[in-house]
Amino acid sequence: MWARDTLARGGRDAPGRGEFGRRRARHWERRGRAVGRAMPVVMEAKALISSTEEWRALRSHVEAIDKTHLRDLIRDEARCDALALEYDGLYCDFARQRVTTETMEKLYDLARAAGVREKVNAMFNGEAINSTENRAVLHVATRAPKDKVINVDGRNVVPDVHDVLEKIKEFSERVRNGEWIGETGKPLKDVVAIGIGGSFLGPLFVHTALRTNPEAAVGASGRQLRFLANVDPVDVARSLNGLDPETTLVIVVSKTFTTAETMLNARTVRAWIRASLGENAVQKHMVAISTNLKLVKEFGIDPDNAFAFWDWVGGRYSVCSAVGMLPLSLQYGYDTMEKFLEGAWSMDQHFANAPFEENLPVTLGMLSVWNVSFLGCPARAILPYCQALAKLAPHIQQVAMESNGKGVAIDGTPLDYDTGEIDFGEPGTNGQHSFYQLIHQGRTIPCDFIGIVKSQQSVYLKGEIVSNHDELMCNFFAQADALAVGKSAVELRSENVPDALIPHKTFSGNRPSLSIMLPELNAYTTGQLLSLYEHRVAVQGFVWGINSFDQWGVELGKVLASRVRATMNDKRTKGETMSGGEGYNPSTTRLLNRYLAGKAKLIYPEPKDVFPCDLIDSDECRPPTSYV
Ligand SMILES: O=P(O)(O)OC[C@H]1O[C@H](O)[C@H](O)[C@@H](O)[C@@H]1O
Repeated sequence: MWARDTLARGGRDAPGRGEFGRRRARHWERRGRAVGRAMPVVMEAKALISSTEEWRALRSHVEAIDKTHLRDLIRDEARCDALALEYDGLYCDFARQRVTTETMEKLYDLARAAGVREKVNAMFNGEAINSTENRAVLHVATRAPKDKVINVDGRNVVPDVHDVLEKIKEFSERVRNGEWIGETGKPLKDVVAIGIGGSFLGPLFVHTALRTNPEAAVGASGRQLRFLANVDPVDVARSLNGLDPETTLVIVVSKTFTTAETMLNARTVRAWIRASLGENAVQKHMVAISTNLKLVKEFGIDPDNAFAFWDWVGGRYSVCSAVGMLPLSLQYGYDTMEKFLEGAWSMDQHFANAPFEENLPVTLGMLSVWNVSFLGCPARAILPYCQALAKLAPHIQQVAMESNGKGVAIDGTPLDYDTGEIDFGEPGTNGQHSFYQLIHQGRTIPCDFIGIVKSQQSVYLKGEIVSNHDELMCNFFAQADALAVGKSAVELRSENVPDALIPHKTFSGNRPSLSIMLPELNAYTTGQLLSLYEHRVAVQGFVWGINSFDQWGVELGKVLASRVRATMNDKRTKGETMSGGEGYNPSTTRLLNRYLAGKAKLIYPEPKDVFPCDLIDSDECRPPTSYV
């Protein structure tokens, strides 16, 4: 399908043209031989999107937009009407983007030229669109209803998804109702989920969103869910602090079951369990979530206590698989989490079927393409006016930056435009008292304001003119307009601001944002929001012509860390310091020597294989000193 697109498009980098094309073809031929597979059809050399008429039309259009100001655009009622969308209760107003209706038409044309519709279909149809790993990209299947058919290599995967969901439901209910008990006969009321990256950030986002939801909180009564991600022993200490192994269930979450940080943390916590409850306790106190059930067994976890997922679910897209569903069902109950899946699936359906002009993920994705590639914005701020969405930005940071932080097209062609943006954020109003200065008067950073109509924890004090939540939301409305409209020198003068201060107090305005509003924050709407962001990121990648579903950029650091690990062990065992000529540059050699010398003063003669849980006895977590 993409090969056909390419042929239709032609242009500078048309298939097989020039030395570039020949080099790419040779590369993929070699790679195909190496992995014993045919070259995937999507890897055919093709033109960059920047060589299309539609891209050029947008480039020229920037000049027209540069002559406008949001202060004026926002007053146009017809434009405001046109620049808002709603689906299934989720409302999005993008009238504060630096666009006109003409810009939007051009952006949708670009989406069509990039084959977004075909690429979305290919994703939902289970084609191997993650071409560098030759994998399907089917996180949508993890929330598909039972009667859906989604094939991977000619096999319907939906029954597999529901088998695992059934197992999660059964297991979580047994743990929650005390039928599944620990080694000493006590019910397991606390859960520690060990995992990093995609095996952590998505579940943490959803957990944070539901903690203060009154309905979900009832289901979580008397239970605790904690996450252990960082390999820093301080994180181990913090996550085990105050927990009793007798009443704790540990979930090791790792797609590959090889991630160094997760596996060391898993061994550490296994030592903690074994030290107090004996060798056999692992069977009752540790379960796993992975695609690699062989390694789960080798680790010592009973395969019956393993919850599978599949290589067609990317780590950062895995929160709706067992990765999120197991820990969150244990905490809130399966029925609540089922609503989360329903919300995500609702947005999936909208994404797959709605025309581009009505399609929320497509529209938001195209606006981000516009801001990054045409208006030169380096970042995107995610600003929920809702404390329960505090972990949305860290999750989207991985989803978006690991997906779209790429420098070459899907066929290896270097890009001649920027992709990806730096995603960051903080709930309002905390962000206002921190980094908003830069957003108002420094760099132009498009903002996503996210507001909720009904607070999870409403407070209305006698005598106050608005409720506490109203107060928060007043800022949601005000900030978006302050960014768009700004404040001119003329206005300041009319307010008698001294001349010397006028340049400092002037707000240029014309800073883009969009406003998303949800009726309330519950499991269902959290699912909608998750899916909206996931698909928006995919749309951006589809347009930029990159592979949003691999992450080779994180590999090199891991490889170098392994080498350092071997060197560290070698030098310490031999009691040597590092000299030059060992393959490290002088700076790293000096840094390592300084570290080893400092550590030599601290090291215990015999490393212990039991985690010192006696140290984890207060809120003031002390690092476990017997592990250095
Ligand atoms: O789930 P795991 O296999 O342990 O992987 C955890 C993380 O590892 C790497 O950092 C990848 O870049 C992430 O995408 C992944 O989420």
